[in-house]
Amino acid sequence: MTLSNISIVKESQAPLLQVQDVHTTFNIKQKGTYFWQKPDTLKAVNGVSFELFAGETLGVVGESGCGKSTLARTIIGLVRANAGSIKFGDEEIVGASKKTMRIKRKDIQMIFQDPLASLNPRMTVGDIIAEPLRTYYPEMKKSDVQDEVRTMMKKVGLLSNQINRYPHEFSGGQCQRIGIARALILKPKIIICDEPVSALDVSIQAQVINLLQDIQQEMGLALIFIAHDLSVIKHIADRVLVMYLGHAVELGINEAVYGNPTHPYTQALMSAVPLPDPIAERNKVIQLLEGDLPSPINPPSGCVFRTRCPIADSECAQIKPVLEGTLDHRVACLKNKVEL
Ligand SMILES: Nc1ncnc2c1ncn2[C@@H]1O[C@H](COP(=O)(O)OP(=O)(O)OP(=O)(O)O)[C@@H](O)[C@H]1O
Repeated sequence: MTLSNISIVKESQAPLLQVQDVHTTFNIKQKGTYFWQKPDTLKAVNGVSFELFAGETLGVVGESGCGKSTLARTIIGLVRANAGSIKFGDEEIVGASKKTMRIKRKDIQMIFQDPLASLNPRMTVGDIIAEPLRTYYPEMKKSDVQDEVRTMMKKVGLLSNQINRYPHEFSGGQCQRIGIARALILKPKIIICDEPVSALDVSIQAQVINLLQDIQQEMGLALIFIAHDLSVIKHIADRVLVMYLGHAVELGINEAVYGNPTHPYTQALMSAVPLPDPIAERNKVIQLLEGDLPSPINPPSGCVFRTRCPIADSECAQIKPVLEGTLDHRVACLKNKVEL
């Protein structure tokens, strides 16, 4: 999908996935507490909303611990949301029965960060890729399963004669291709890629990203692509969601978020992205974030970024900003707003 036609698509098309005010918390027992003491509540995802359209790539960025993986795991049903709504088409996923979740999981698959760790070392590559097919279609003939697996292996750039090998016999990049083949075998509509290339050598990263993009085009997939590397997101994403301490602070098309970052947190993040022009790169000012990331157990009142924000005032401690703006660009800030 090209960037320029995103708005047109958004106006004419219902979202494939609609995430509305989702909260996911974990109960944490601090060291040294007694068994009768109540656990603390860690707010990993704190009221996040966004939508995902068919065929698009939504990049999710934010510093470590801001809740990117928990958001992904909530969408796929690996952890339960405490509140909010996640609609896949017309179907509500939050609070859905195991049976409904099982059906939906066929359409939403995930690729994980550490390719080798995410593959069962005792299974052959063929069995790893075939496993989802066998689970969802137990009546499928063995030879048909094998054919599907071989086709998928070819599609992701693996040799089909490697079907009986074990994960440890493959490089990191090849293991990620196995993970991609496994995620694709059920022909899902959405793939959530959680830092899929950050454990790989730089030279291999581009190959895996290009593979994902080719497959996305061919199969019309929507991707949610989580990454630390802002240059990767700039390259791959149609739209970008910026998260801070469990909150969505900015959401917009790539051109808007990278070209006109508006939330002070996004501005600080984007100031670290290398510029192609060497003179501009030499002269640019990187905005360093001061202070530590607050604890998600006890987040600041009002705007969660205010304790590190260069433009926050007393109002920011009182009022919690929500995402506001246009379809193409929304920002959750009381001071910096998107021009309407
Ligand atoms: N299973 C869990 N139990 C308790 N706390 C958790 C659990 N999973 C995540 N957390 C906490 O939730 C918060 C968000 O973590 P999460 O892994 O979602 O962030 P992230 O943005 O994906 O970080 P990273 O980029 O380092 O993977 C963190 O404070 C983390 O310690």
